[in-house]
Amino acid sequence: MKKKMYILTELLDGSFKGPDRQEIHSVSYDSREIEPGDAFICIKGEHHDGHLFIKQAIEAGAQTIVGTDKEVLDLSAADHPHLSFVCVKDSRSALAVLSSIVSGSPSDSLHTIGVTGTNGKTTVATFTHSILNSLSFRTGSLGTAGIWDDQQKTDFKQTVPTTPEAPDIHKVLKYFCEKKMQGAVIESTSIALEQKRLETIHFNVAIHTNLTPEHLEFHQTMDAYKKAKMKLFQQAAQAVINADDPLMAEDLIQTFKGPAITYGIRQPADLQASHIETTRTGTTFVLDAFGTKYSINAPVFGEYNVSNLLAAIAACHQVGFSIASILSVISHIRKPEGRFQMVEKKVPYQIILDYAHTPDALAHVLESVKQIPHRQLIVMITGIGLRDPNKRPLMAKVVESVADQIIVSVDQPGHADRQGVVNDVCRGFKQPTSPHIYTRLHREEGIHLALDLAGPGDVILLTGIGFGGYQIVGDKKIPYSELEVIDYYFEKQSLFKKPM
Ligand SMILES: CC(=O)N[C@H]1[C@@H](OP(=O)(O)OP(=O)(O)OC[C@H]2O[C@@H](n3ccc(=O)[nH]c3=O)[C@H](O)[C@@H]2O)O[C@H](CO)[C@@H](O)[C@@H]1O[C@H](C)C(=O)N[C@@H](C)C(=O)N[C@H](CCC(=O)O)C(=O)O
Ligand SMILES: Nc1ncnc2c1ncn2[C@@H]1O[C@H](COP(=O)(O)OP(=O)(O)OP(=O)(O)O)[C@@H](O)[C@H]1O
Repeated sequence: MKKKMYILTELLDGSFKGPDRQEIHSVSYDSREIEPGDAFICIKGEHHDGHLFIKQAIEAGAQTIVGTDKEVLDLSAADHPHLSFVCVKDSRSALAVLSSIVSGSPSDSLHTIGVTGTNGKTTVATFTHSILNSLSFRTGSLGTAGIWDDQQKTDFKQTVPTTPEAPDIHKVLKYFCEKKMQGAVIESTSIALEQKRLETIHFNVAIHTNLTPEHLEFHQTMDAYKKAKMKLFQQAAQAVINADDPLMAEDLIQTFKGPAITYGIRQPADLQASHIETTRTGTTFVLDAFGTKYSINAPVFGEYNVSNLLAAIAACHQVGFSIASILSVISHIRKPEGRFQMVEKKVPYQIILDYAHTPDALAHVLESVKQIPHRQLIVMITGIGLRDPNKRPLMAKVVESVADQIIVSVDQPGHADRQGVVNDVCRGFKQPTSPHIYTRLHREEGIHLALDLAGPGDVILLTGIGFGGYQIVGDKKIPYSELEVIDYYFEKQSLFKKPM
């Protein structure tokens, strides 16, 4: 491989020790991942200070060390005069800059579309990815549903739940460029925006879905959460804004400088849906796009998914496609796994999986599930060990008057006490001792109970973060598959029924 020298003083602002030119093969924020010729960026994290691992990084072959602690950097520099040390104001910013440069600034050669919002990012990203590829605009995507090229999910390792760290983002974008892709859809979480993972990307389009309380364990206040999301629009040329969102739409409309398209169901908007009706195969509605009306029949369920579809249509229009051509491909749009996913089983009741793990998402999915004719509605909700505990009782509040049978369980416990999480959720019920409320400490047990309770004509809705392929228990990622848990239930049943 051709070696590439970088003039560090041209790339970073800061004080320098050692050679100002350095070869950089790759960039990493983790000393355990360093290979010879890499740059190591010291991040002060929740548990460790990356500066403590400089020695380990140098032993592994790091040639460039970037951090914010001048004293520590100067001490190491004195011992390693042939290595480069840079003291910067902000390590995460330096991580983004170097990661992009070392990968050849791939985002400059791609049409980039960022999606932010509390709920709907994965769905909007998947719809946008699907429409653009159907229109032969070869596009990849990065987000909770994994890293996709234009055809399929790739093998890229995902070390962060949704928006990868800067070095990984740029490696993926470089790969997209090598595969001659034209676009990339990037789910842009508030945490990633706050941690500057996306800092160097000039987005062609930024999409807003909505803002409701979430991740307050990280941002602390709604204002800080909103500010983090607004950052995406400060680095974008065009915007797609959800006019129905009371918390962020007005600010975006007022402050966004470039061309913007609004979409909505309740408020007047450039793309507006009305006459929404659920059918057996999806939803029909009337789309008014810039004054022209279209009759739409889309294979998606739930009013909020109509909203998500409008966001994707608006973004694809901003990429350059006409509304008519976009509408010509939506009849076979791809939907993300675990979002209003109907499980195919030969049983006289219906099983739906949904990722709803915020009170707002749960309210929306319940509203849509209620439209399906049913006898009993059996709903499993969960408290998430790793997330804001204040959200837990709100999940109970949302479901109590809607479902006939409610099961409360635990998702992604991390280090949280399972019983404590369940108790937190149950505090939200008006009648926690109701015989229709059950608690199970493990998600698998909750699912099996829901299936035990189901009879002909019932609908089971299993909500929570059961679809990422793992559960975080303590510090460990334990492989987990929702479909396997369901399959196991039916396998057990068929064994039980077999004649001896
Ligand atoms: C809570 C949080 O912000 N975690 C992030 C944080 O980890 P941390 O603060 O625990 O790091 P730390 O263990 O204190 O270590 C500090 C630094 O020392 C380094 N280190 C550590 C040990 C060692 O031996 N050598 C070494 O170099 C670490 O790599 C790190 O750079 O810094 C790491 C490095 O930047 C991140 O990868 C990590 O994201 C983890 C993977 C994560 O799960 N983040 C979640 C909260 C997240 O980002 N979620 C959002 C939103 C998801 C959603 O909306 O659903 C997302 O975009 O996925
Ligand atoms: N536009 C929307 N408004 C409200 N709720 C929604 C919307 N879109 C999806 N949801 C609900 O939120 C759940 C998660 O959807 P999706 O995965 O698309 O959101 P997300 O923002 O990517 O979430 P995460 O970042 O946690 O992956 C869905 O299963 C559904 O219950």
